[in-house]
Amino acid sequence: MFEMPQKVLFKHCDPAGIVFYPRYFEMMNDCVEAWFADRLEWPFEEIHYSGGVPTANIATRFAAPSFHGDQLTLGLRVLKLGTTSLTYEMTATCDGGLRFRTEATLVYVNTDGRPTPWPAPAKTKIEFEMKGQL
Ligand SMILES: CC(C)(COP(=O)(O)OP(=O)(O)OC[C@H]1O[C@@H](n2cnc3c(N)ncnc32)[C@H](O)[C@@H]1OP(=O)(O)O)[C@@H](O)C(=O)NCCC(=O)NCCSC(=O)c1cc(O)c2ccccc2c1O
Repeated sequence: MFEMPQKVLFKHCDPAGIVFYPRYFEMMNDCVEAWFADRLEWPFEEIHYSGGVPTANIATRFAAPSFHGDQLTLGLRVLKLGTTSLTYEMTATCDGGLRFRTEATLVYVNTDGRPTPWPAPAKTKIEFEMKGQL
């Protein structure tokens, strides 16, 4: 599993002092961006020369609120690699307690926005990652 620490900052919180859910979606995207850069060595700024990886589907369970100052750990695990798509699970935990679990599917698209097979180097690295070899 790929892990990313994320402290809950003032900018993430609503007037009730808990994380406002759109900020969670930004944290999720930050974790996906870090995973592409660190594990696949294919950062978004390079992906965008040839296309992009928009999210086709996402479902999230918010299990417990997070508060300003909480030290979250976001964990990403690939569940399924398709021809053009990738489905991952992501969790956020704090002191062992679950804050959210999400399952999302990204699709690799070309510059016209159409689904395109994953390039071979990325596919190989994702397959290694799924076997726990990266
Ligand atoms: C995403 C689409 C381009 C898919 O096109 P289409 O619907 O025509 O897909 P196909 O039927 O050809 O299937 C291709 C492939 O996708 C899988 N799939 C499609 N729909 C789903 C679904 N609902 N759930 C799960 N899987 C799905 C399908 O099984 C096929 O898989 P294979 O592996 O077998 O090939 C099109 O739908 C589209 O453009 N949707 C809108 C996307 C969007 O606007 N998303 C929200 C905002 S954008 C966004 O979130 C985002 C944008 C970026 O530029 C990013 C860049 C970098 C990182 C993240 C980004 C990001 O999150």
